[in-house]
Amino acid sequence: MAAARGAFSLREVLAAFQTCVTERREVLLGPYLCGWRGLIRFLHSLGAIFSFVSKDAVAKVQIMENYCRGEQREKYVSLQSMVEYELANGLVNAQRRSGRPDSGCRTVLRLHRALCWLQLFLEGLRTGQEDSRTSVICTDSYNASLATYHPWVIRKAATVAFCTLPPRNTFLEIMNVGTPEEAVAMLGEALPYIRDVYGITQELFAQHKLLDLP
Ligand SMILES: CCCCCCCC/C=C\CCCCCCCC(=O)N[C@@H](COP(=O)(O)O)[C@H](O)/C=C/CCCCCCCCCCCCC
Repeated sequence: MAAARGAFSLREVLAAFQTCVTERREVLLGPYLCGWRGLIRFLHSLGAIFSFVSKDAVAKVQIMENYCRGEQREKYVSLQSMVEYELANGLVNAQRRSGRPDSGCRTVLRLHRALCWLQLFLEGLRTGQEDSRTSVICTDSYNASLATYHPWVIRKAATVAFCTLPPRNTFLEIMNVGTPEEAVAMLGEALPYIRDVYGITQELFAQHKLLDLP
């Protein structure tokens, strides 16, 4: 059953990442962006202190949704078709601020790096002790992934925002899955799918030398 409009559903996020990968190991952009929309919905529930994060995530998802609905939409069905199309047509701007719109490749790369943070964070939540602090799990996951790509001011703002996160068990409860134990079980189910999407994307971007796009 679909979640009420606006409400977060981990089950739907899980289903989105689960349906992302085709039998030919392609990553479909439709469900990929659906998964992100679901995660952003959860971020909104964490309060205004995270609005600088959600604004950036929404902007990036929006760029991709525009490509997926645009004139070249058939080229934006999967990550693989997008990479092939943008590279073949010189659309992957090596220099940012070249006056060209952000390419799909550089935009997905930002989301892909955030997916690395998400994996670490969810794994930390899943395996953490009952009394572990979400803020510590989140900070450690961030420092081991996304922080490398962010300037000092963003790192500082992120670290301050993380301090407002509720304790682990409360956090698991607000995920709206049931008891903390049920939430942990669902994280265990969701993580392999997220890892799979991450792994395929990483390999694709590495193969085409797209992992450092400015
Ligand atoms: C299953 C439920 C539990 C977990 C729910 C987590 C929900 C997370 C939702 C979204 C994650 C945030 C995605 C952030 C994308 C950031 C992309 C990025 O790196 N952008 C920077 C570079 O962009 P360009 O300038 O090159 O275009 C940009 O500078 C960043 C700006 C905003 C700050 C990003 C801070 C990221 C912190 C990530 C942790 C979110 C905290 C969630 C707390 C649970």
